[in-house]
Amino acid sequence: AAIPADVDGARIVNADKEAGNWMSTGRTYDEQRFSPLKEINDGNVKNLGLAWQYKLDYNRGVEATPIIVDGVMYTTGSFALVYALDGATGKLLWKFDPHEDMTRAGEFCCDAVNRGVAVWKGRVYVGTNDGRLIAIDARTGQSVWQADTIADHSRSYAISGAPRIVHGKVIIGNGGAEFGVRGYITAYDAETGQQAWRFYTVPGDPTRPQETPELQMAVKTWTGDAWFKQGGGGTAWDSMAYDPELNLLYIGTGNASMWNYALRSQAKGDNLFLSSIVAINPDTGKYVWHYQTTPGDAWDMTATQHMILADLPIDGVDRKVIMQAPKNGFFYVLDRATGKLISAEKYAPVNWASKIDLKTGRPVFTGEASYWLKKGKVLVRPGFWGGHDWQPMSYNPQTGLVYIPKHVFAVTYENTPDYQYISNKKHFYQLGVAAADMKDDPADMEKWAKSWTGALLAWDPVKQKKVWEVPYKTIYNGGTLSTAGNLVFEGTADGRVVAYRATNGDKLWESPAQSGVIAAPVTFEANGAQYVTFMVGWGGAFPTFAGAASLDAGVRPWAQVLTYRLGGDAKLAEAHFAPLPTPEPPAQTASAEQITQGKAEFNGHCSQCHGINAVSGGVVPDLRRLSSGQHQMFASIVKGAFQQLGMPSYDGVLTDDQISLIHDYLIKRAYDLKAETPETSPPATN
Ligand SMILES: O=C(O)c1cc(C(=O)O)c2c(n1)C(=O)C(=O)c1cc(C(=O)O)[nH]c1-2
Ligand SMILES: [Ca+2]
Repeated sequence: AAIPADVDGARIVNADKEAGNWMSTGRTYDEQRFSPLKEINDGNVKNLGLAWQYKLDYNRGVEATPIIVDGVMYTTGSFALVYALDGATGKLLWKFDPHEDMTRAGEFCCDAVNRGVAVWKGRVYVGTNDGRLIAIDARTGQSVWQADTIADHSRSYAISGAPRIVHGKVIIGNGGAEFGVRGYITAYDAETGQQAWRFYTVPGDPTRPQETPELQMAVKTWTGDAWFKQGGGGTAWDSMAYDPELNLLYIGTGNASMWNYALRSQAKGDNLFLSSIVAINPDTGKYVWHYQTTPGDAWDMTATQHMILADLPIDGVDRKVIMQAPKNGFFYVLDRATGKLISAEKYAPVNWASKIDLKTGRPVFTGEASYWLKKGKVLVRPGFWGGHDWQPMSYNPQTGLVYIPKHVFAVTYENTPDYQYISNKKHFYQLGVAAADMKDDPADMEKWAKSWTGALLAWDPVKQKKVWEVPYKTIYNGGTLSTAGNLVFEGTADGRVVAYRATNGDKLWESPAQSGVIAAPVTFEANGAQYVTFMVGWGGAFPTFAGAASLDAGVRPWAQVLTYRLGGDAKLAEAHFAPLPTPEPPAQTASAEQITQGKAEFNGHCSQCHGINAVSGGVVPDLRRLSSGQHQMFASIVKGAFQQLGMPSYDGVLTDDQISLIHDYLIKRAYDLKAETPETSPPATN
């Protein structure tokens, strides 16, 4: 029998010759996420119906882009579970559980998410949240090798992104810049798992010679050594693209460790290669060029967002470009051979810069968002989830438009000049800045929630302007898929899967998804018919950290694969949400002052997963709803009793006094919840 997932570089380069497959994350190395398939088109998409539904194991954030080769789908759920499914029927062929180390579940910033696999010559490759890269036999579902990608286990490194494979090398970056790490990206031999090269995105110890000439150059753009103690950041946690003709691999790098520019680098220098697009040779890992989108980033304005390669007619000349809508709110078009800026315009509301100077290629800072120079709360637009986060865009060469899951998003940042960095404290955000303070008052929370909205934005990258836009209620809608059927497909935060006409944004089809959709859909052929697949599952950074705002989406986590075809008539099985009890809290014995202290401790140590002010978006337990038994064993839970269930141990991290203050605050919040009106509570179970 033929070898399953027998994909190599030639097949990916010639992907248009077998458009029924989706063989790498962005379908093609240029990551356009455009499919030439058009059996489903703007004339008949109204007849799209469910072909099959597959329930995933964990009801947490689902972010994978499925890979489909010769009728078999390879996809992932939370905690990097890998599923091989029959593309036509959804029947499970095999499942691979990497058995992640649950005790490390507090060491990834934004839920136990995974953005999917890569395939190569009969194998499937996945990165795990605990930092392993695993090769799996595509026929048996058994692991062949695994590599530990973590350079320093005293730090909280993780993996959330999908690997890419070029010339037989599996390339993967890491997450962790919020905790304090030094970013890098590594290539492994696909056959053996041997490390081929590692590219550090920020310099190492400034008192010693750097590993490479480009880091020798980069280290001059940092000041002092606080940044080095904290790691520097610049994690390449998501996007890559590859140009086979130029033989250049493009990586997007992230924010600094720590965010606070004054504390980390005395508010001096560009701090290379933070928030940059870096072109490297995929065979050697050697630097070729870089373009920094946010010099001296102080806000988590990463350039890890999706990058698309295309040939665009600019001033009458076809240019080879790379396009990105990073968090900072500007849409960039660069020459991808040289890294030279061609154009950049605002695609979302921005207050930190007035424009990007085309002569220098640098932003013109307004100073409005420079919180390290100010007292009190400073509004930053866009805030840390950006004008656009990791959710993939798509580019349709027929309409010439890029389809962006856009955010309208601003938060306050406040300088904390007395902040002390605590060396090597794991699973503990160390930003050096107080971000997004929401009041406990439900009305105040609602105000925040209402000000954070989203849209599907169709953007002309040549004219650098909006062509049409479909508004959404909240941020964190799904990635997009474009097809030659003049369609754009997108799932929404509020639990729908939708098809729009690519030319004008008319909504042509929609169906319920039972949960929020953040992943990007794909399309493929099986048995001669075209299918469209949506990975469904509410989670990721938004509902975990800002539960209060995410409740506005009106969804709860329910993870599944939904696949559609014309005339599909499968019946959508019901979702079964666990009940949300409001048990009687224990008596409140703490003083108002203790509760205030408890709030600060909670938001400092727990809000990253359990939500600011303990309002859960439903992904992990709502701590306002603890049972009396859980209240009784509260301290032991915090010290590790539920480690194997994913609740990290804070033994030795939090003192008994701190734990007790946090408990006081949660008891207060449990009473608040009981007193709240039904409108501000999560959606009822169905
Ligand atoms: O700096 C980092 O290392 C890092 C990692 C990740 C991640 O690995 O998912 C995210 C972010 N940052 C981040 O800033 C962010 O907004 C984000 C959203 C998500 C998500 O999956 O919803 N992950 C991440
Ligand atoms: Ca980040």
